[in-house]
Amino acid sequence: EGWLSLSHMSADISLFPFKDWMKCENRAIDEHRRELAELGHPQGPYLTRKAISRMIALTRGVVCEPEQIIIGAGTQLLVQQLMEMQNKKSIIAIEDPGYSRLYRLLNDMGFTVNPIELDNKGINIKKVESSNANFLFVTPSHQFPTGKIIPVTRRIELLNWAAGAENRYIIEDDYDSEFKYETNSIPSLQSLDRNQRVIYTGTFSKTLLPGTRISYMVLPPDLLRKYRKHYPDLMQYSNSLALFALHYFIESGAYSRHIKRMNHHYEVKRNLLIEQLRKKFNDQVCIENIPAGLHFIAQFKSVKTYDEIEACAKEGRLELYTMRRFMLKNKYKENGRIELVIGFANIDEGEIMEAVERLYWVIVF
Ligand SMILES: Cc1ncc(COP(=O)(O)O)c(/C=N/[C@@H](CCC(=O)O)COc2ccccc2)c1O
Repeated sequence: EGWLSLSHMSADISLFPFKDWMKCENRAIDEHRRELAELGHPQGPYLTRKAISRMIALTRGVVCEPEQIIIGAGTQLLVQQLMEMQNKKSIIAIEDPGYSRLYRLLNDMGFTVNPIELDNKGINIKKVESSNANFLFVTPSHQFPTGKIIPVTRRIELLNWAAGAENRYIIEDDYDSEFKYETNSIPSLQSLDRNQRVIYTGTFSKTLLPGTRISYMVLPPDLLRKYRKHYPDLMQYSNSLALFALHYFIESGAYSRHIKRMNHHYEVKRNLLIEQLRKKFNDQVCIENIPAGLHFIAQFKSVKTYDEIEACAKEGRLELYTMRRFMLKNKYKENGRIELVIGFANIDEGEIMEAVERLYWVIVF
């Protein structure tokens, strides 16, 4: 029979309001024909940046003007533009386990990148200090991939670190912040920053259609001046029709209605999957129940190596990622336990039982 997927790398678009979206695209064509004929503002249409700045002020406490927002076709591309204009001798600290694509991008750009381990409150601030980094990349609202939510105490420590010397910045990647199932999300790091040292990035990859590739970055004023000087001719990398449509989609309330609907939809699948895993694996599985995001980490007792697990998953036609994908420097420990990143966006409720059966076969046999 066919493949089943516990991948974290997808969004469930079965409930996407395509009719609403089409209406917004039609409005964009009717009301912005002239702008569609031009190249447009390098940071993206002002109207869309205004809608985003009002939205993240409401939902994440982010304080910014539309002028500070740069829209781009993906977080990586925005980070690349940001780091391109920095001193090549800059030292970067990044969470480990963490976002391996970003780790590779920053290494390929020639920076010294120091993977920093996590403690129970998120990135280990002592290790950040001793790494001599001046750029710190964190995912505070839902650490990627462990899901840890950095408490306010540790957020203050991070901000004090950033304020502790010249040319220190924190890049707050607020990925996945829209999906919170019990707690409502802690305000952003950027909302607590009084020294203009936090660069905030967000993306619509998981809340709209992943293919639209619309992400954004909020620069503090001094970095915005530097950006505009460094990139006098840069043209935006997103498509204006989608960006004008997005403006209407947000302003009409369709976006926030969609997020609410998806939160409920995902919470049902998440609870069912956790319940089935616990029923099937009993004390063979340990799930740290952090009620957020579109995946969770599950730790399994298993004599198998990560290689064997990954090979068995393929054989069992189960798309599955292990924690190994995100371990940047630390050798993954094989002390009789393996950790899996269990995504639930790509599986239907009716397939969950079968997926858990296949997973049991992968882990145990
Ligand atoms: C930490 C973090 N920050 C930002 C992003 C988003 O980047 P952007 O789409 O360029 O804005 C990702 C995407 N991470 C991706 C892969 C993670 C991995 O490699 O294992 C998963 O991305 C998607 C998931 C669902 C639907 C669509 C995309 C990120 O893991």
